[in-house]
Amino acid sequence: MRISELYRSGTFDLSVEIFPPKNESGDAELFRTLEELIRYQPAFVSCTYGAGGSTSKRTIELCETIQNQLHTTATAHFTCVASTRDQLVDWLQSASDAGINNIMALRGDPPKGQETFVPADGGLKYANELVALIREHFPQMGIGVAGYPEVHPESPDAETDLANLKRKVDAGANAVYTQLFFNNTHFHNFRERCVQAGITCPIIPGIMPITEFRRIQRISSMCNSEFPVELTEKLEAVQEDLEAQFEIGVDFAIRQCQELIDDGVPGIHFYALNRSPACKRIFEALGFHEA
Ligand SMILES: NC(=O)C1=CN([C@@H]2O[C@H](COP(=O)(O)OP(=O)(O)OC[C@H]3O[C@@H](n4cnc5c(N)ncnc54)[C@H](O)[C@@H]3O)[C@@H](O)[C@H]2O)C=CC1
Ligand SMILES: Nc1nc(=O)c2c([nH]1)NC[C@@H]1CN(c3ccc(C(=O)N[C@@H](CCC(=O)O)C(=O)O)cc3)CN21
Repeated sequence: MRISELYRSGTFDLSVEIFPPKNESGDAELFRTLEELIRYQPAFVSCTYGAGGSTSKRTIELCETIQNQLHTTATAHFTCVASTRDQLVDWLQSASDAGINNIMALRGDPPKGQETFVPADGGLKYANELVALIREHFPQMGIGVAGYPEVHPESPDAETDLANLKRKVDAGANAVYTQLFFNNTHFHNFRERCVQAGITCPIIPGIMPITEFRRIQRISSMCNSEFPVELTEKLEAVQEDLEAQFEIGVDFAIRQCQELIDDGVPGIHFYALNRSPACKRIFEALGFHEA
């Protein structure tokens, strides 16, 4: 299945995002998670790409395993970080040779310790250039790109950011996956502004269940997403009780997702980050059941 074929009217497509583990115990946790979550028949599982291309090979290998052993469509994340145009084309070729038909095309975060993104010599500066490169060499590839309901942190303003999103879609992206958010009003306004700007492809909300108080800081600094005071306070009140935090986080995510579904979104992309219990609970509560 390609991203270009998903989100037709009358269908609802779940997708799940994972990352390449750093060690063997991480591998074990990931495969337990995948086994649990693919029972819900996600349209695809996407696998992230490490800074500096450190995990580009791992990303392809994991996508191959997901497709060949777990019989689930995989989407490989792919960034411009530290790669020349030729290296990007080589990498895309190996992904294509491995049977991968979907790419999440991103510029990428600046490597750890760097404040700003510096393109490689002979490399690409923005994700729209990567989308164009993919379309030029692999016209059949399904392509997803990132969108920012609360505006990308490096963008001077919302209009500029939206114009840049439009460049990515005009270059050939098939769907937009949003940065994670907790306040649906941001998504609602973003979707409206996209339509006004002439962005007509599906816009899929990206949701991350926050089930631990200690993760809030890290996630908000990475993503710049508004974190509801109400949720922070509830989690903080039970800081010593991991189980209670889990219940609060799951409950919040269920309500957030249900509201999005009621609002007619054609799918939801879950930042599962190699863990299944929260997603499993959320899927069941939303009425998605194991096959
Ligand atoms: N699921 C994931 O792995 C996700 C990763 N990210 C990360 O977020 C970061 C940004 O990546 P993308 O959104 O793909 O980057 P992007 O290239 O679309 O945008 C990056 C910044 O440059 C600006 N910009 C974009 N195109 C431009 C152009 N042609 N001219 C001038 N300015 C332009 C944008 O407004 C934005 O501020 C990356 O670090 C990406 O890895 C974000 C969301 C999801
Ligand atoms: N700017 C940005 N870069 C990204 O890579 C990114 C986003 N935004 N937004 C959407 C998702 C969310 N991503 C995330 C979010 C959190 C962790 C994280 O906390 N990682 C921990 C390990 C997590 C764990 O073991 O559960 C880490 O230490 O790397 C990683 C990727 C990747 N994506």
